[in-house]
Amino acid sequence: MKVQANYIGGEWIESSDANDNINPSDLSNVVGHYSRASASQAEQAIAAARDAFPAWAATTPQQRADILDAAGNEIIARKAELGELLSREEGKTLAEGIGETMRAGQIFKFFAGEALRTPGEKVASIRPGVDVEITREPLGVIGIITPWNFPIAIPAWKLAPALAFGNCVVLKPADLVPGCAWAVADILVRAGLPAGVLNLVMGRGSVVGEALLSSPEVDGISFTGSVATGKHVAAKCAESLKKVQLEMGGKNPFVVLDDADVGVAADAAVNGAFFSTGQRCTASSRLIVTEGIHDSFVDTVIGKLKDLKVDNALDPSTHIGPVVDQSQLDQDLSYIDVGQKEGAKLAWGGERLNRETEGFYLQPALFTETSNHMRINREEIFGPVATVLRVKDYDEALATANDTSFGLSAGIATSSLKHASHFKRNAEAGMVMVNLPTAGVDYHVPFGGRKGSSYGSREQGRYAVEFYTTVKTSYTAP
Ligand SMILES: NC(=O)C1=CN([C@@H]2O[C@H](COP(=O)(O)OP(=O)(O)OC[C@H]3O[C@@H](n4cnc5c(N)ncnc54)[C@H](OP(=O)(O)O)[C@@H]3O)[C@@H](O)[C@H]2O)C=CC1
Ligand SMILES: O=C(O)CCC(=O)C(=O)O
Repeated sequence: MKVQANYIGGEWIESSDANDNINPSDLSNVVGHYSRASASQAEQAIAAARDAFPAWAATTPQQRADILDAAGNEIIARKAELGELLSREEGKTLAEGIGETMRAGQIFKFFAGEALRTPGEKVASIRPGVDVEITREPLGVIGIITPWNFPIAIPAWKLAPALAFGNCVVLKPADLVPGCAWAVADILVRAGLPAGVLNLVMGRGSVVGEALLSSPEVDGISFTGSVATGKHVAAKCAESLKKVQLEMGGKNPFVVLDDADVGVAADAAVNGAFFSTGQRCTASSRLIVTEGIHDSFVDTVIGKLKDLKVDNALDPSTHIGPVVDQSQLDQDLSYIDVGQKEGAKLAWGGERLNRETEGFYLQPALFTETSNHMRINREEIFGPVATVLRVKDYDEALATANDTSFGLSAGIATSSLKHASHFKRNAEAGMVMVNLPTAGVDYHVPFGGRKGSSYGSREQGRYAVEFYTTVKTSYTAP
């Protein structure tokens, strides 16, 4: 099988090392082989981006918009094929893979429009006869480090604004899922990006990621991944005064009040907690339920879990694909063990499953009778595992929801406008959902959180301009 190369300074360049991209639904199925860049190749990529920057920064918004729009069109046109690639390398279902691919295409098209709308301001001076203008300029060379759980959408929502606003990029996708990033790079290159503007360096975080963090030629790092790596990224960026943006974990609460429609609440909880195999930073991992509805909510959720088919991600009847790899599966199973040892009741699931193809299959697990100090309610598990917390009333639900070191997404199921409005104002989270799952967001509005979930300015939508540009204030006495 061909080894897919890295893209550095306008050339596809192989490395001496390559990974085996294995399908988590079928361990005998190799999705492809992808070069692993060395640290010196990462440095070449950074140098190429630096060299390309002045010319790319001087292109017109129309030139950049045309390339991004063409890339978005191709991604959308190939959504079935790329969605299948995504499902094969990451394990989310085919429908989820195609949906995520569509989202990536729409993101490129959205930022094609944003290139044309790069904002600026003219402000009255305090001095007579002086004009004051506030303009935005590209930041420079951006290092993009992405995780495995959204292999096409996350690279898209970092690449598209970076390129739209005139930056050059070095992209390092997660070593587990290089295939979608490779495909996006190939599409962008064929859409007309000049040499050096986009560089793809697949490989390990400890090698390629570190090279990006250490280089004085990188002006900014946009990172999504774990809290531990995110803190390391921020510390390294502080040393060299790089601009940094981090999106990290979540322990997202979904509050269910007595006045909720139990069917709506259970659907949102099952979707939010277990779809995409629970491997979303926005997953509803803590279901906080008031006493009056607790038992019927738990019964309804378990009824729905019984109907979910956990199987090969490519089987169209599958609802939940496999866990991404052995190490994530071990982490999920170890938390299921921890929860039981902490005294929580494993009300449903948690079993390792065997299917026709050998893969990392895990039955979604629901814990009840949990308390918020348990590790299963404090630490991000990142798998198909959710807990139920029984609370007395709305006030206790809100306090429990906010009692976490994370603050990404928070949801509430209620028919009360009063409680929904209060929750929207008082949930300590960057995103709040009413009668909707905590996961699954729109592509054209800001994405991000508070506390330990995010650091730096928001991603996505019009707010992405903040990270990918630097502000200049000009004074003119005509
Ligand atoms: N919030 C989110 O969206 C996500 C959260 N997670 C959480 O993180 C846990 C571990 O997953 P994992 O994939 O290991 O997450 P990491 O945070 O380790 O990985 C995220 C990205 O950072 C890279 N990276 C790792 N180490 C460094 C480094 N020293 N310098 C620069 N880049 C680095 C990784 O490279 P490499 O390819 O080598 O891994 C990957 O591209 C999960 O169980 C989950 O809890 C994971 C993914 C997404
Ligand atoms: O919930 C979503 O739509 C996005 C989630 C996400 O970005 C993540 O899990 O990293």
